Amino acid sequence: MSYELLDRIKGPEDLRSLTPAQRTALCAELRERIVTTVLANGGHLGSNLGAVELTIALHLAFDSPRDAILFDTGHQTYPHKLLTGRHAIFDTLRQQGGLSGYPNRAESEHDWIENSHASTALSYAYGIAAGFDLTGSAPHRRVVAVVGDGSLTGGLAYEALNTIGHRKLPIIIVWNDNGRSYAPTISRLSSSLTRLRLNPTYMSARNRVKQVISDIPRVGPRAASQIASVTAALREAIEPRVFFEALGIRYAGPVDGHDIDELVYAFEGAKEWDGPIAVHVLTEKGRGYQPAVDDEVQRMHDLKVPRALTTIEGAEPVSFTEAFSRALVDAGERDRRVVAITAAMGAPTGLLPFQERFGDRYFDVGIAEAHAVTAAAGMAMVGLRPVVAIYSTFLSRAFDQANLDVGLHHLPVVFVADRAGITGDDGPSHHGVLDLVEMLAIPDVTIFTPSSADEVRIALEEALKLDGPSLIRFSKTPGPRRIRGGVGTGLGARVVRDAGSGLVIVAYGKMVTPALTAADLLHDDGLEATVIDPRVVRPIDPDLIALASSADAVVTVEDGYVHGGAGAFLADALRAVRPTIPVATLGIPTRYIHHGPPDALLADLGLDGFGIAAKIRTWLGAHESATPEITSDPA
Ligand SMILES: Cc1ncc(C[n+]2csc(CCOP(=O)(O)OP(=O)(O)O)c2C)c(N)n1
Ligand SMILES: CC(=O)[C@@H](O)[C@H](O)COP(=O)(O)O
Ligand SMILES: [Mg+2]
Repeated sequence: MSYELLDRIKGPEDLRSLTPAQRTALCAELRERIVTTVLANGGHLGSNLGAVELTIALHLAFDSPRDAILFDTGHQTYPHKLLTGRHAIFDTLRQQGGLSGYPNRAESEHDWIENSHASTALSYAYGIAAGFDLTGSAPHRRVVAVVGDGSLTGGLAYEALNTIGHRKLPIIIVWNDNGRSYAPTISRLSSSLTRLRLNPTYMSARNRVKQVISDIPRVGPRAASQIASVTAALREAIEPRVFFEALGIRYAGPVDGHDIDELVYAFEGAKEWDGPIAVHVLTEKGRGYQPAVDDEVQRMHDLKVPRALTTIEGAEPVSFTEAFSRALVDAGERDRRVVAITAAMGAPTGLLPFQERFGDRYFDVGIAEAHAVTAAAGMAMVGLRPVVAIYSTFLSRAFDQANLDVGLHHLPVVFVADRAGITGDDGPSHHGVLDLVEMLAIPDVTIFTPSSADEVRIALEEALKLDGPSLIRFSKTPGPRRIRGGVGTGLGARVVRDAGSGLVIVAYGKMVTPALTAADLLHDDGLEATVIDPRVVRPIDPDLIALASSADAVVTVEDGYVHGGAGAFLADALRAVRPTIPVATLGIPTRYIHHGPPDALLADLGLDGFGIAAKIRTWLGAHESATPEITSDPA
């Protein structure tokens, strides 16, 4: 398809010269460009297709970057990127070295928030608006926060709303309400409008009336727009208005989020309001591409199988999430106390089969990880066995709750951290590199790092036997069904390659596979390495301590921050037995890792088989003087 109009848009200022017909044509070009690129590269489809007209209207009504247009979560900014000069390189979306899938300040002056964690935009808006006010930039610099209905279920958003209204900061909140996070949004605020959103008769009749009025010569268009706004005001849904205005925030809407004229009219009106105002916009997620409208998660990700798995194991890699999903249903069958909790990520964490099978034992609390964890503590206090499925990176949102609501009370909550380690395409705010550091900082959490799909099942079974908290963490990229045909038992470590007590490699989780590759490469050099799958980070298997502490040298490998991680924890335990034991810990250096294919990023960090072997050769070659800790930072 030619992108005749998109090719002409070098920046938002080029939108102003477009006729209404050209704007409609531009929407079609944007949708075509987004669908084509996401189907090729992966990425977020539903949220971006739903934000096409909204983004055009934002850039017509406001003057970015003088005005700050903030996107919450940032997964819906492909139209914004295409309209702010990145159309020519949009094919590089989410590719290593290419465009990020989220705003990125190095890419454009129009981008602000790089963090892909939800519910932050209103707090940024509070800070930026306060800064504009104190530095004299206001009122000619406006602050606009685009927040989805899902993001509005996060606690941080409510904290911000409360203080925005209290301080009366002139922030324009654009509530992009499509009724969905991935699943339908868990929110009374949003559901009250479901009948309007889902009533095509209402919307088409409304549009027909508008068209008839618009056709009246001269006065028609403006009259139509004003009538639309009046009907919008008249038909208002009580709940949102009462909610926002009780907080001191004016409410306007709901507005048709696919009608550019109506949106611009609403934004122009909002600019006149002296204080904070919420413009409630109704959009359709996936608009214009039916598979995205129907798709449960509105994302098109194709998981790339890491090459290392096909060389070592040969078998078809298996999704850890899939293994967990099946094991959880079986656990639910065995024990009625087992309940599952998600923070708006039921599908991607594999909980939907549990929901279908056990209904009311499934809890989706919205994008509210802290609430999810403390609610789990409450459930455990009254005898349930809660399993909280939560991405590693999002678990950080609930560290305090894990520490003092679960850990302090020593409650049997099972944390299942999916997407642990380098996740790749979603970039620095999505890599799951902190969960081991965090959970090791909470006393008495039993930590499982399953290295294969079958070990995930065993880890869940063992975790549910415990009387205290536990973590099971596994990777986004698929893994082997079993490592060398075996699995461990209980909390014990497993020797997966036995070459005596010379060099011992202790590899956690998915890193067992590249560690075996490294051992084979070292064998070719005449150096034999024993490879151990500890299976459990804490408590450490006494047999592992005995074997490793008698080794000539020990190397640990993990897909997480090396400082304060699993390897450091083991090294401390070994040095307590043998203070001079040479131990090298390999892992992710404490820095932000850009986006790219996960196995390519791990290779860049020297954490694929070849890199691990190379680091070990270097270390052994000079380990008399080498520091006991090698980070994997190639820099
Ligand atoms: C703290 C946090 N938890 C979970 C997610 C995963 N996530 C990404 S987008 C999304 C749904 C967002 O819904 P909404 O804000 O309504 O935006 P929409 O996709 O509907 O445009 C979720 C839950 C996240 N990014 N951040
Ligand atoms: C933006 C966000 O937080 C999620 O949509 C994320 O992109 C999910 O990534 P997965 O593809 O790993 O589920
Ligand atoms: Mg939504």
